[in-house]
Amino acid sequence: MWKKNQVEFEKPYVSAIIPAAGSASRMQGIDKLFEEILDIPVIIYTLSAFQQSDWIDEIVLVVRQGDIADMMALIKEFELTKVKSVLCGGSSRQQSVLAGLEAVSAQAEYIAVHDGDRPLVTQQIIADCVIDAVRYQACAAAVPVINTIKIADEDGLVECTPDRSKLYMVQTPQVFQAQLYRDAAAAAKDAGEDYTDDCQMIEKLGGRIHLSKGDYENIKLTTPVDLLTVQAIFLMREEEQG
Ligand SMILES: Nc1ccn([C@@H]2O[C@H](COP(=O)(O)OP(=O)(O)OP(=O)(O)O)[C@@H](O)[C@H]2O)c(=O)n1
Ligand SMILES: C[C@](O)(CO)[C@H](O)COP(=O)(O)O
Repeated sequence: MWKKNQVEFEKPYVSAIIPAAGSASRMQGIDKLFEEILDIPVIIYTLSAFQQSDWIDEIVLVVRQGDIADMMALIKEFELTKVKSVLCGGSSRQQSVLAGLEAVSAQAEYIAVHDGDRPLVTQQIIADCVIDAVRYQACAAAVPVINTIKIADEDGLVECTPDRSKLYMVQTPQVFQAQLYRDAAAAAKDAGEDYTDDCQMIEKLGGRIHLSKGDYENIKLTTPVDLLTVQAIFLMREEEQG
């Protein structure tokens, strides 16, 4: 039995889909998932976080066709025994995730989706997101927006400034009750919808998403400056651990 806030429940079977099949086009030539930090490739940090988590039972990794052999070699080298499938992604993040969904075990009760290029995810965030998914059926890690956000037209003229107190930067993991996710994914596929995150497939069906506590350090490696930030955080954590 597992307990949070004095609520006991059976730990569910959780499958993690790790989309890592993107082209890193905003990284100006850096192959971000294989970029090494302290001699370890970025993708290994991400996979290791899920390998280490008691809340995760299996991992489905989705990669570029040309990366399959290298990824398989890394999985063996780093003994990532929870990785049950390594398969090819699609032309969008959603298509890659849905390709991974095909390989998720039928016994999976919850499905966690986490970007392969978010290597700083913590055990606490993974645990909190799974527990919140059990409670709310759908959740995503998020942090409050810290800049003022404006909506502008195609000429760059501001149309409005949303109330910042209601704005969040959504991260991953995004975790869902498995059948809910499967139904939403099928509906999105049928409708030809392609969303930038997984939650929107559930929102489209009227489902509510709970925002779980993320972390400003749970950075998505998108542009070269993100790599410098992630490297600095890893070095800081290394020093803290002594
Ligand atoms: N067709 C795609 C596109 C993205 N991803 C993955 O989804 C995560 C988030 O995507 P993003 O940060 O946008 O990575 P890229 O798509 O590689 O970057 P860009 O958009 O700059 O090309 C990454 O781990 C990426 O590898 C994927 O599996 N398949
Ligand atoms: C899923 C995501 O990380 C949530 O913030 C984000 O939407 C991915 O966007 P990207 O353009 O595929 O990096």
